[in-house]
Amino acid sequence: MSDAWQVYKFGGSSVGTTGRMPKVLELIAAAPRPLAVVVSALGDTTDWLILCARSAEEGNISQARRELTQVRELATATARTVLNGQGQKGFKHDLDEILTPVERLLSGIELTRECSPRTLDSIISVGERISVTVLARALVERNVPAIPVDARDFVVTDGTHGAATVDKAATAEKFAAVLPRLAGQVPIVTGFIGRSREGHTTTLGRNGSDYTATLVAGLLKASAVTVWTDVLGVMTADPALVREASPVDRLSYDEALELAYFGTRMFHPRTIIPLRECGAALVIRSTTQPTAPGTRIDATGNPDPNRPTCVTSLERLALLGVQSRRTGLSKPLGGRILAALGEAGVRVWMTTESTLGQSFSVVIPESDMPKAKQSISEVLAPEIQTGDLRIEPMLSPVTLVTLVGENMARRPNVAGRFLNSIGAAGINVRAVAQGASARSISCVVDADHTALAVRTVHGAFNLSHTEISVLLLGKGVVGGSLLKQIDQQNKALGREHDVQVRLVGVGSSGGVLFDEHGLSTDKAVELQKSAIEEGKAVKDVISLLGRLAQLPNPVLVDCSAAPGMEKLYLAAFNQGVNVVSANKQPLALPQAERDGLLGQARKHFRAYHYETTVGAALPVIETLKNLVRTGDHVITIEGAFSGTLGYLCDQLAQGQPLSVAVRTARDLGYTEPHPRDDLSGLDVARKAVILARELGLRLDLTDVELKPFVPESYLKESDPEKFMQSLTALDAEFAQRVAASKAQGKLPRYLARITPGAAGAKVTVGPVDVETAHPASSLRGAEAFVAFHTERYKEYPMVVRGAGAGGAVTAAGVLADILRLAQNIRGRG
Ligand SMILES: NC(=O)C1=CN([C@@H]2O[C@H](COP(=O)(O)OP(=O)(O)OC[C@H]3O[C@@H](n4cnc5c(N)ncnc54)[C@H](O)[C@@H]3O)[C@@H](O)[C@H]2O)C=CC1
Ligand SMILES: N[C@@H](CC=O)C(=O)O
Repeated sequence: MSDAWQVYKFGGSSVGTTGRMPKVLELIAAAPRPLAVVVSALGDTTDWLILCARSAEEGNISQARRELTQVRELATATARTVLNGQGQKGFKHDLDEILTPVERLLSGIELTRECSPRTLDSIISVGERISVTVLARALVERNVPAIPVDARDFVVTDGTHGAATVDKAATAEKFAAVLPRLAGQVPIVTGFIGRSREGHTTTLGRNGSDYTATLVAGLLKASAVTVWTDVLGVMTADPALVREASPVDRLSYDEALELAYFGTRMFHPRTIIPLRECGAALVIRSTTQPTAPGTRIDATGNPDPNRPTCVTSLERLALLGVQSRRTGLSKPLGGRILAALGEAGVRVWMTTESTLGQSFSVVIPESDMPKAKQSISEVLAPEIQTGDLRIEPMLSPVTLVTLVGENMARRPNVAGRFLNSIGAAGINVRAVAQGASARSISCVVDADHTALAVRTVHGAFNLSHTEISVLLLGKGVVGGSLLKQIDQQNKALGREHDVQVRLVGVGSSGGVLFDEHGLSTDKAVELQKSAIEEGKAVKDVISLLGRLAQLPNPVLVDCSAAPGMEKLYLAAFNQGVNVVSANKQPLALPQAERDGLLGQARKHFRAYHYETTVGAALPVIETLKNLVRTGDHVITIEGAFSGTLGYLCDQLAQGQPLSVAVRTARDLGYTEPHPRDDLSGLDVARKAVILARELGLRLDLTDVELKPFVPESYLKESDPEKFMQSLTALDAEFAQRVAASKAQGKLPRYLARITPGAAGAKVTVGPVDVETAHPASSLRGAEAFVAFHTERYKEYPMVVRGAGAGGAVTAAGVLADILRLAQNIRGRG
C-alpha cells in the first residue's frame, strides 16, 4: 500500500440526500489510508441559511426561524440514518452549540435590518460544520478513527467575504501545527470555509469545498483528490442537452482547465490549478454508482489519439462589437475595451479582433450589458463622436459553444469540421475563436440554437452514437415494415455505424402518438391505436414540429399516401426538421409548388430525401442526380416504373385473370392504397414527372401523354373494393389482348419514356407490346427497370433493375434515406 495521502471530497448531494450517508460511510471505511475527507454542507443547507439571513434582514424573523428549522430538521434526519440513540443525543448537543449563535445573529440582523458579508459568512459557515460533526460521529460509532476538523483552524484567507483568497504560506504554517493531532485518524474537514487574518470567518465562493480539498491535498502532498458526486464523471456534453453524452475516462489538467473556463459546472479553474502545481490527480466519481471508474484528471490525460472530445456551452451571454471606419487607429481598440470592461467588473468570456484591429468584439454576461455599454462608450467617446468608431447593436441572448480536447491540435480540419457541422445544421455562427493552445475552439450562436449546436458538434466529433429522432406518418405496408426494420437493425447500427434511430412519434390519419423519450418500435402501433381511442392522439401534426425540432437530428418520415403533405413539409423545414418521404404527391405538384418545397428545404439547410418515390429502394433518383451532376447529357429515360403494373403484365401472360391479379398485387403490398392510382397510370406519370424534373425539365402532370392501363370508364370508382370488383368485367378482354400480343411474339408491358428535347420535353406513359428483344420483356413479378440513355451511356444504357414495389424493399429505401442524414451529420457520407 502507498503511503501517499488520499483526499475524498463529498458534495452536498452525497451527504445531504436522504439515504446516501450510509454509502458515504462505506466508501470512507473502504478507502485506502492515509485518508483525509472534505465535506460540503448537507443538501440545500447553504441556500436555506442564505434565505434565513435575507428574511431576517427584511424583518421577517419568524420566516428566518422557519428556514433555520429546515436546516435543523435535515441535520437531525440525516443523523437518524447513521447514528445510534446515544450518538443522536450527542449530535443534538453539537447542533445546539452550532445553531444557537446563528439564532443570535439572526436576531441582530432583524434589529439592524442589515446583514454584512462578514455576518453572512458566519451564518453560512455552519452548514459544513454540521456535516463534519455528523460524519465524524458516525465513523467513530463504526470504529473508524475519525476526527472533525474545522478548516478555520488552518485555512488563512484575506478579508474578502463571500469569495476569500487563501494565503497559502500562512495556511501551510498553521496546518503544520494542526497535523500532529491528525496522526492515525481520518480528518473530516469542513469545506468552503476559512478564517481571515483578522480572525473572522470567511467563505471561499463557488466550488469552495473542492478548493478546500485541493488545498488539503497540496498540504498533505496527496496523490489524488476524489470528488464524490451524483454524476458518473465529466461527461462529453451536458446530458440535459445531449442524451447520449458519456463519461470521459481521463483528461489532462489543461483540458480540464479549458472545460472549467468554458462552462462545465463540475469544477472551477481554481480547483485544478493547485493540483497541477502539486501533481495530485483529481478523480470525479459517483456516490450512487461507486464501482464506475469516473474521470481521472492528471498531467498525462488520455494518450489515445482518438479519445473523446467534450462540448460545453455557456448561456445567457451577449455579443458586443465595435467597428472602426478608419485604418490605423492611433490607440489599439482591443486593449482599451478590455481595460474599460475590467475596470467596470465585467467578465469577458471571449474576444475576437480583425487582423488590422478594425473591429473588436467581446462576449460578456447578458446581465452586464448596460454596464459594458456604458464603460465602452465612455472610453471610446472621442472616436464615437467623430464618427470614426461605432458600437454595433448588442446581440443577446447568445451562447458560447466550445469544443475542448487535447487531441485537437494534432488533428487536421478540426475547425473546419466544427464550423461545417454547425453551418450544415442551419445555425448562424456570430463569432469564432480558437484558443492559443489549440485545445479549444469556440463559437457564438443565438441562444435558441444552443441545444441543436451542442448536439450537432457532439455528433460531428463522433463522441457517441448519432441519434436520429423519427416521427413516422403512415403505418401501413411501408410504414409497418419500416418499424420492423428499425427494430431489427438498431443494435447493428449502433455497434457498427454509431447511429441510433429513435422513434418518437407514430401517426395515421386518426392522429399522432408522440413521446420525446422514445416509443418502442414493436409496441408503437398498438399504443398509437389506443391513444386514438382514448382521444389522446394529436390531430394537428404541425403543432408537434416544435417539440420534434428540439430532439437530436429530427426527421419527419412520410409513409402515407395522403394528399396535401407539402404544407406539413414546409412547416417542418421552417422549424428545422428534415423530411424523408415515400409519398410521391408533393413532388408531383405544379412545378412552382414543388420548386418552392425544395427551395425551403435548401434555405433552412434541411434534408428532403425521397429516393423511394421512383422504383421503391432502387437507386434511381440518386443515379440520375449523379449523371446530371457529373455533366452527362441525358438523351432518354425509359422504363417500367410500376411494380404493380409489371406484376399484372407478368400474371396476365401466365393466364391469371386481371381482377385476381390486381387483388393479389394489393395483398402483396405492391399497389397504392387505392389500386386505381396504379391502373390509371397516375402513379407512373407521377414518377415520370419526378424524374423529368430531376433532369431540370419544367413540366407538370398535365404535360404527360398518358394512356391508362384500363379504360377510363373504370377509373371513376372511389371505393377501392368496388373498383377491384368492377375489374372482373375486364378479365376476358385482357385475356384476349394478351393472347393477341403473344401471337405476334410480343408481351404486354406498361412503360414510360422521358425525352428532353430542344423543342420541349416529351413524356409518354402507357401500355406497349414489347418484342422479346426489349429489356422489359424479361421482367418478372413486380420488377421495375429504368434505362438511362445518355451521351456517355449511348451504346449500352445504364440500367437500374429490381423489385419496384413491396413493403420490405420500400421500407429499406426509406431507412437508407433516414441513415443518410446521419452520414451527412458525421461527415462520412
Ligand atoms: N407499397 C409500395 O411498394 C411503395 C409505396 N410507396 C409510397 O409509400 C406510401 C405508403 O404506401 P403503403 O404503405 O403501401 O400504403 P398503405 O395504404 O399501406 O399505408 C398508408 C398509411 O398511411 C396512413 N395515412 C393516411 N393518411 C394519413 C395522414 N394524413 N397522416 C398520417 N398517415 C396517414 C394510412 O392510415 C395508412 O396506414 C405511399 O405514398 C406510396 O405511394 C412508395 C414506393 C413503394
Ligand atoms: N404502387 C407502386 C408502388 C411503388 O411506388 C408501384 O406499384 O410501383
